[in-house]
Amino acid sequence: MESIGVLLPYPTFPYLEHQLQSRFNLLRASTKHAASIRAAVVNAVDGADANFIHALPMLEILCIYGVGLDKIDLRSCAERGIRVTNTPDVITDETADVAMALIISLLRRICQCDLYVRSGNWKRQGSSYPLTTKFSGKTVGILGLGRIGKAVAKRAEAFNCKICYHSRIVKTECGSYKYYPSVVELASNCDILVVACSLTVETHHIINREVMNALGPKGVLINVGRGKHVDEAELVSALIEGRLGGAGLDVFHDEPDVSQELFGLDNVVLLPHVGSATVETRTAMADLVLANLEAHFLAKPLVTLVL
Ligand SMILES: O=CC(=O)O
Repeated sequence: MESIGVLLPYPTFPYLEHQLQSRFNLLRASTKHAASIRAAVVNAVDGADANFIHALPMLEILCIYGVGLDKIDLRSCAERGIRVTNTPDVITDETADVAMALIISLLRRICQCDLYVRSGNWKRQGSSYPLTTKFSGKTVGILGLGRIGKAVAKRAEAFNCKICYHSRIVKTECGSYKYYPSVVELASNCDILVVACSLTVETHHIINREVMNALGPKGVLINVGRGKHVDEAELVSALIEGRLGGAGLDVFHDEPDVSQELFGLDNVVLLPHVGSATVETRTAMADLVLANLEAHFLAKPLVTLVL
C-alpha cells in the first residue's frame, strides 16, 4: 500500500504518524497532491469541513482519529460516497475516568489541597485544610446515556451514587436509572450533572441559564462532551453569582481559548481537553485508524464505520 496517498493535514501522535509513514505514501498538504490523495486522517477537534473535502477530488475514505462528528461535514461525504470511520469504544473508559477525576477534584478540592501542601501553607498555618464536600452517595445526573454516559454511571454506582439521566430515548436496558424527560428536570434532581452527549444542532447550548439555575448553588456541572453544549457566558455568570456551585470542564466553547473569568474562580477545575489523552488509548485509537484504512484498501468490511 506504499503508493496510496494518505493525507495527514496536521501533526498528530508520533506512533500514528510513524505507522502511516511506513505503510502508505503519507502526504502533509493537500494543495500539491490533491489528485493522489485517496484517504485522509483527521482529528475530531479540527475536523474536516466542506472546503477540506471539496479540495480532495479523489478522496475515498476519511478516518477520524477520535469520536466526535460535530466538526465533520458528513453531508459532503455522503454526497460524494466518501466512507467515514471514527474510533469509538477505545476512548470510553478514559473519558469516563476523566469525568470522575473532575468530580472528585472539584468536590474534595484536590487541586487546592495540593497547592496548600506545596506552598508550605499547611506547615505555616499549622491548621488543617477547610472541610470539603463528600462525593460518595450523591445523585449523579447524566446527559446522554451512550457509551461514555454509561461508563460514568457504572463508575458512579461504585461510589454508591444514585444515577439519573436524560437522553433522546429511554434506555430500557438501564431500568435502575431514573429517566427525566427534560434536562431541567434532570438538573433539578441531581447534585452532579455530567454532560456526555454528542454535539448536534439540538444539543448546542443545551446547558443554559435555566439548567444551571435548576442545578443550583450546591450543584456542579461536569463537561466531558463538547464546549458548545454549554452557554459559557451564562456559566461564568452563574458561577460568579453563586447560582451554580462549581464546574469541572475538559472542553470549552472556543478552545483553546478559555473564558478568562474562569481563571479567577476557585470553584472550577479546568482541563485542556484530555479525555482520551493517554498513551494506551491514543495507541488503540491509532490502531483503529490503521485497521480501517487497511480494510478499505483491501476491500474488507470497515471496523468502525460511521458512513
Ligand atoms: O473529543 C474527542 C473526540 O471526539 O474524540
